[in-house]
Amino acid sequence: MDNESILITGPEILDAGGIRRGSVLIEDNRIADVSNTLSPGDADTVIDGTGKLLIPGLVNTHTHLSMTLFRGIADDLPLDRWLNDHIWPAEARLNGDYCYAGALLGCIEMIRSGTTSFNDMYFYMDHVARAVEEAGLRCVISHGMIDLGDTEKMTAELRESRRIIKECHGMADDRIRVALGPHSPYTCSEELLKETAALADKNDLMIHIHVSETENEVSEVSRSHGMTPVEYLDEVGVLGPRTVAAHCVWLKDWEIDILAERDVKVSHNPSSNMKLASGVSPVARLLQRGVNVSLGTDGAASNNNLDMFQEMKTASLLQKVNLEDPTALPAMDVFSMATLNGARALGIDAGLIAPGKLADIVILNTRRPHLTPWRNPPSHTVYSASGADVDTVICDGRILLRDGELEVLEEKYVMELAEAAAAELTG
Ligand SMILES: O=c1[nH]cnc2c1ncn2[C@@H]1O[C@H](CO)[C@@H](O)[C@H]1O
Ligand SMILES: [Zn+2]
Repeated sequence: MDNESILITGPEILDAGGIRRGSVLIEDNRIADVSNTLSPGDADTVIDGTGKLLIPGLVNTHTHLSMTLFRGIADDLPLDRWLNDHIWPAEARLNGDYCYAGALLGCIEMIRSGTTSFNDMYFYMDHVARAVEEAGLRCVISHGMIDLGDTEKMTAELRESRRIIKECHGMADDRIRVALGPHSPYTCSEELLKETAALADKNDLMIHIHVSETENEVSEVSRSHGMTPVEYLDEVGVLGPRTVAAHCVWLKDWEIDILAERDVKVSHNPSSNMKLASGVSPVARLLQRGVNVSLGTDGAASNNNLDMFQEMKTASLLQKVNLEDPTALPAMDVFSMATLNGARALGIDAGLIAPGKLADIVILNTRRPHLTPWRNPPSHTVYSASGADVDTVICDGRILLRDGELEVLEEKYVMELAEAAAAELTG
């Protein structure tokens, strides 16, 4: 199905390795060649890349995709009230069809704004997987497990995780992989966290978890366990190189050391942290310490969109103002976080434009007023561009968006489906 070749002629290429010019040849689902000597006769499909910027597909390492349905329902609140009074009651009414509709909508939003891979924790994940399969994107998905200390609930959550692993791990030519998703140290029992760690070890699975998002969480975990969240999660065996820890806002210096030693992959979510006023993650210090920090939008109800271009800019500006240092988190660093670091976090052989890498590619139209004069690709990409500048998207060697037109899914139908689902859910 996907074993055609695609040649993109003459774009500028930007990846974590820097900027250069060259044509890119895709064969099957991988990049076959990057050079200045490729000619259009070499490929089945030719895309004219002149006046365009070609970058690796962006990687969103913390999402709750189906929450697109809750966009705008409970703004301007702190995390505990947002979850307890609004989001959790609304989520109690979810079903597989709603999650499918919200996930389809989220996939279209991500494709249109240049994201090709993401790390999703939510509910009814078999329905989410079906949406992702149809959209042609790549993802890691996990059932978000919450037991609040209830043993029966714990058993049910683990059973659901096992079911999703069995049904969805490796789906869609391995574009979809399944991880374990214990929600957080304050919503999961110690036993659930330990069971999760054992299951992940036994089956070589990733773990996706919220960590040290708010100051409240740190006090709560310290009170219950006599340890900070990172110390506690390390103690129960949840921290390792296959763990993606979202947020990581409130960290003591020694917790940064633990994250570095365990090679935990941190997902930084600046928009969500700013909107819920959770705090500022010490991203510059994490990076200095050698921690792999990537970027995530979090759900659309706490962001309120899935545009990774906005997330890059916000990440950079937030570090600068917080440290009162304009040199903090420069464009190239934040661009690497959104591409190569994201791919590393999810164990995906992409994030660079080089032969052998998976063909997850985004092409931007640079001939726009707000990108003119076109002179500094990393700067323009991070500080001036937005998801709306994305022209063409290729994932796993398949064109999903071409010249602004979706080649997958029926956008109008999906928007109607999502409107109807949201109306039923939230009235
Ligand atoms: O920023 C956040 N912090 C904590 N929980 C969150 C956040 N965003 C979404 N959820 C919640 O996590 C669960 C995913 O399975 C859902 O209940 C979702 O509402
Ligand atoms: Zn989250």
